[in-house]
Amino acid sequence: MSVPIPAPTLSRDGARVRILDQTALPHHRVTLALDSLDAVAHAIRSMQVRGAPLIGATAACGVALALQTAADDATLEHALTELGATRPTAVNLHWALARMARVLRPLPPTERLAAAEREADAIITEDIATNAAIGQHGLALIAAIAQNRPGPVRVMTHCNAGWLATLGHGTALSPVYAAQAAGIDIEVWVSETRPRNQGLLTAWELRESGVAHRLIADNAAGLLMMRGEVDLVITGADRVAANGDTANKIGTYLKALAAADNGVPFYIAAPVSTIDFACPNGAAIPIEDRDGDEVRVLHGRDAIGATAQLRIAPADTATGNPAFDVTPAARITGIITEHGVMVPHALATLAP
Ligand SMILES: CSC[C@@H](O)[C@@H](O)C(=O)COP(=O)(O)O
Repeated sequence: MSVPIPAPTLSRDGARVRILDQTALPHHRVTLALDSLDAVAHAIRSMQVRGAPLIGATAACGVALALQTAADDATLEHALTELGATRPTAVNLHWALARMARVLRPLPPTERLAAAEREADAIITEDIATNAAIGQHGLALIAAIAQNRPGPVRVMTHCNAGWLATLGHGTALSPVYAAQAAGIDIEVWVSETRPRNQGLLTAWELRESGVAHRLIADNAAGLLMMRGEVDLVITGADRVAANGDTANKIGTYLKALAAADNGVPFYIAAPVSTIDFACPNGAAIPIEDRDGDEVRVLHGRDAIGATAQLRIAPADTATGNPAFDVTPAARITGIITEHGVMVPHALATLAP
């Protein structure tokens, strides 16, 4: 028995793609119906949908949507280019678009729409299965810890790599849900993940699923590891280079450093679609820079529940806002893929 997923993150419904608007969470549960290529590109860019696998699947649906009006070469190429320019780091976006291009380019226009819908559906279905396999491989790691010590297994995670970021149970959180379903006592340290606070999404989805968790400020992670209050760290990934260097949400690297310094195992959970075999190492991974207002302005809700913004730094404060960092392979204990837990330098064996 698996933990139920409380709401679909993405569904294809005829001429529309329905998404759960993640910019409204954790305060409001809003579903948006996207009916054009531009709406899909905006949803990815503005992070209404986010998380590497979900971005990829949404882009695939966006291609299918674009072909509803016309399926000539120019329309197809325009859709691939527009969607490909939305976010640079998560390789699943480019993986999904390359997969769509490979299937659609050789076809006559009359056959493209049906083929695009089939391929988008296949990407969605495969992600659900991939998440489940990652969950089972990660479960074995958690179960081994549970056998050797009393009390809950304490997992630390960063950003959101749960069901909100995928089509299934997530990547980093899939082992947590599998452990919950297996009756293992588990507790998750959820780091806030400034500046976009995806940790709030993680806290929300864990609460929806009844998983014990504690929200912490990002800066608390090192102390908790030093005190022996973390059994393992599991995060997701946006792009894993061929040598195992891994880009994930900004702040992941600091957690890996603290984990290494304190002997805490540090795992990345990611499907093979997140491995960029053409990218030799972390230095070659493009890192997204985002708007400075993400650092200067907090988003939340006011006393009567309305969405509210709070400016915490003047609008002319200079900022730096890299959205991802790179954890060197040497700091990663293992990469939990759908094919098993790999040491980073063995990834090449998974290359297509
Ligand atoms: C399964 S999602 C893995 C990663 O995509 C996740 O950890 C992450 O960094 C998401 O970044 P985001 O900027 O919110 O799209």
